[in-house]
Amino acid sequence: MFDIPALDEQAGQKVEAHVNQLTKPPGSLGRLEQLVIELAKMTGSHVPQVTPPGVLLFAADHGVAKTGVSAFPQEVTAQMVMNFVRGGAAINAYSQQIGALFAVVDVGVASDIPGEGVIRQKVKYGTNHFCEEEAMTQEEAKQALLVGYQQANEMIEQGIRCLIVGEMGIANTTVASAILAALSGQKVEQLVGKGTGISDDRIAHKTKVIEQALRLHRPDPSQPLELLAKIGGLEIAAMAGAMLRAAEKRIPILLDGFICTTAALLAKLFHPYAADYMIAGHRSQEPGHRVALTLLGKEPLLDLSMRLGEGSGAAVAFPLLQFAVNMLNMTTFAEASVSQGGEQT
Ligand SMILES: O=C(O)c1ccc[n+]([C@@H]2O[C@H](COP(=O)([O-])O)[C@@H](O)[C@H]2O)c1
Ligand SMILES: Cc1cc2nc[nH]c2cc1C
Repeated sequence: MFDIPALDEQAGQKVEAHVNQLTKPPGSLGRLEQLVIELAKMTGSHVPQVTPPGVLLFAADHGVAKTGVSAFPQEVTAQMVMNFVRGGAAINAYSQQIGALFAVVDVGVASDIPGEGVIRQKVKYGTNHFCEEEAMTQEEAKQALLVGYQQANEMIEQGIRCLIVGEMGIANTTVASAILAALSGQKVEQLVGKGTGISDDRIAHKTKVIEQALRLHRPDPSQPLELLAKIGGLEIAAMAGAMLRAAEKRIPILLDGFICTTAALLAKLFHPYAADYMIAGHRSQEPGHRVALTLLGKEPLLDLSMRLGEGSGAAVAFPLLQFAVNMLNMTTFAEASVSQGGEQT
């Protein structure tokens, strides 16, 4: 279904050799050296570019919100979408700072969003409550995946060179925890956290709700579409679709927090090469994020104790990608007539 090219190892080798000629002790720019080599392999270019970045934010609601698993009521999803449209959220401030193209997509908010500025691609007015029935049909899961795929394609056509995929959805840490429990086989209690800020008692309730859904549906961890239909997440499906399109087009994907990384694991199930195009921006405070990153095989660039979502952690990490590629503006030892050291490390 998806057509993702293998990494360009040759471009990586060429950039690695060049980086070793730059006027610095070999390896002294640390992880930034690995990053520019990874970006060369992803883009297939000896001079990888990451600007302008694009921030694509998917919003949706979750039937399970009615059981009180979040610190906030469901209507906050729609209210925050309005805030994104007006430019008042953290991701707006940070998108502007990093010069990103920005778009908000309603893929499944439970109410209609008035006015201009939101991309209307609603598949369903929120998912069903997954303790009672399947969150959505497989057809709906596929539609949401395609919304993400198409929106990423549009942004790529507008010229973005790096994709940040954000989300907004009250109760989506419950949904992401359920998906991650199914994918990792780990105990729910080891994955759940406070999300938007619930008490320990409420975390115990959230754990029980997730365990109940998993007992009811017994999702097969090798079937991503079925898994999405059973335990859901319209925005999570759209995020996975967006990542798959970016990987097809060799556009590096900078991952955000817990929900985003869970979507990344699903994208990898749809196509194993998808993860080759991903860089983990930060480690969120949500306990499951550590597990999700390990499962994906990624070490995050930052750990700032953030737990906001929206793509904010990825936006904060983005300048590090610029630092990595700007290394290639340096001169070589030969060009600068600087003597090279003799030690081998
Ligand atoms: O990205 C994260 O790691 C993250 C961690 C905790 C909360 N969030 C955001 O908070 C919302 C979900 O939290 P909750 O408590 O409603 O499940 C959703 O809109 C996410 O964007 C995001
Ligand atoms: C205010 C608010 C902003 C958010 N941004 C992402 N998730 C969020 C959840 C809440 C509650």
